[in-house]
Amino acid sequence: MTPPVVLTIAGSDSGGGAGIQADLKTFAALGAFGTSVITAITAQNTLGVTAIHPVPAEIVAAQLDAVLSDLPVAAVKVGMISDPAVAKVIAARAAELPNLVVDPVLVATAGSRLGEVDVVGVLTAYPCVLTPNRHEAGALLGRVIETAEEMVSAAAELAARGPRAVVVTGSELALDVLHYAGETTPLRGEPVATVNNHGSGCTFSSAIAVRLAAGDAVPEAVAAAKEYVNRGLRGGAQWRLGAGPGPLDHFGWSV
Ligand SMILES: Nc1ncnc2c1ncn2[C@@H]1O[C@H](COP(=O)(O)OP(=O)(O)O)[C@@H](O)[C@H]1O
Ligand SMILES: Cc1ncc(COP(=O)(O)OP(=O)(O)O)c(N)n1
Repeated sequence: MTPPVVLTIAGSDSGGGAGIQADLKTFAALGAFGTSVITAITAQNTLGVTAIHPVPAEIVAAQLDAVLSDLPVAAVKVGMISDPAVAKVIAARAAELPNLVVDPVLVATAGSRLGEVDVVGVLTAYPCVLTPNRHEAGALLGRVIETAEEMVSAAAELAARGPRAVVVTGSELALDVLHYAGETTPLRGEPVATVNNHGSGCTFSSAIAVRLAAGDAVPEAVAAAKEYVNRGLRGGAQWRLGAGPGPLDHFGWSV
C-alpha cells in the first residue's frame, strides 16, 4: 500500500538526534513517507550548537513548491524557523498545509537559541496543533511556566490565539497538557530515567503529524505520539552516543 506522505519543514541537526533527522526517522518508523524542506543548517552534536546557517527564504520557498506541486502531502510538521522571511513564506502557504503541527522551537536543551518568539509566534495563530514545551509556552506568553496548573492555563491561553489544539509538554515529568475542543486534559506518562532526551520534542511533533495523516483525531494522535516518544526514550536510555544528552531510539519497538 502507498504510504501517507508527511512533510517536515525544519532545521538540520548534524548530530542526527533532533531536527530534520529525527523527523524523518520518526516518519519512517511510523510508516509514513517522509519529505523535507530545510530551513537552516545547524552544526550540532549532543553537547550543543556551534553554528547556524539559515537557508535563504527563496530556497525554502522553492523546496516547498517542489514538494507540494508533486507529492500528496497529508500532514506537515514545522520545527526550527530562525528567519522572519522564512516564517512569512510558510505563513503565506499555511492554508495549503494539511494537518499542520507547529513545534515552536526556541532553545535547544543544551542552551543554544534556535528561534525567536516574534518569528515563531507568527505561526502560533494558524489552525495547527501547537506543541510548545513549558519553556517555549512561557516565552510565547511572556511569563514562567513551571507547575501543572500553570501548564493548564498556558495551554488554554495559547489555544485562544487560534490553533486547532495546543499540547504543552512537560519533559522529564512526562506530564503534558492538551487543550482541544474547549477542554483541557492532563496527559500523564511513565517518566523514563534517561539522560538521552535530545530530540524528544521534534520526535513528538513529527509523530503527531504521522498519526493525523493516518486519520487519527487530535487526542488519539497526541496519545500515540506520547507512547512512541516514551518507547524511544526507553530504547535509547542505555545508549552512549556522544558526551552530552544523546538521542532516542526511533526504531526501538522491542522495549
Ligand atoms: N524523561 C522523560 N520521560 C517520559 N517522557 C518524556 C521524558 N522527557 C520528555 N518526555 C516526553 O517527550 C515529549 C516531548 O516533550 P519535551 O521533552 O518537553 O519536548 P522538548 O524536546 O521540546 O523540550 C512529551 O510527551 C514529554 O512528556
Ligand atoms: C535543528 C534543530 N531543531 C530543533 C531542535 C530542538 O529539538 P527538541 O527536540 O525540541 O529539543 P532538544 O533536543 O534540543 O531538547 C534542535 N536541537 N535542532
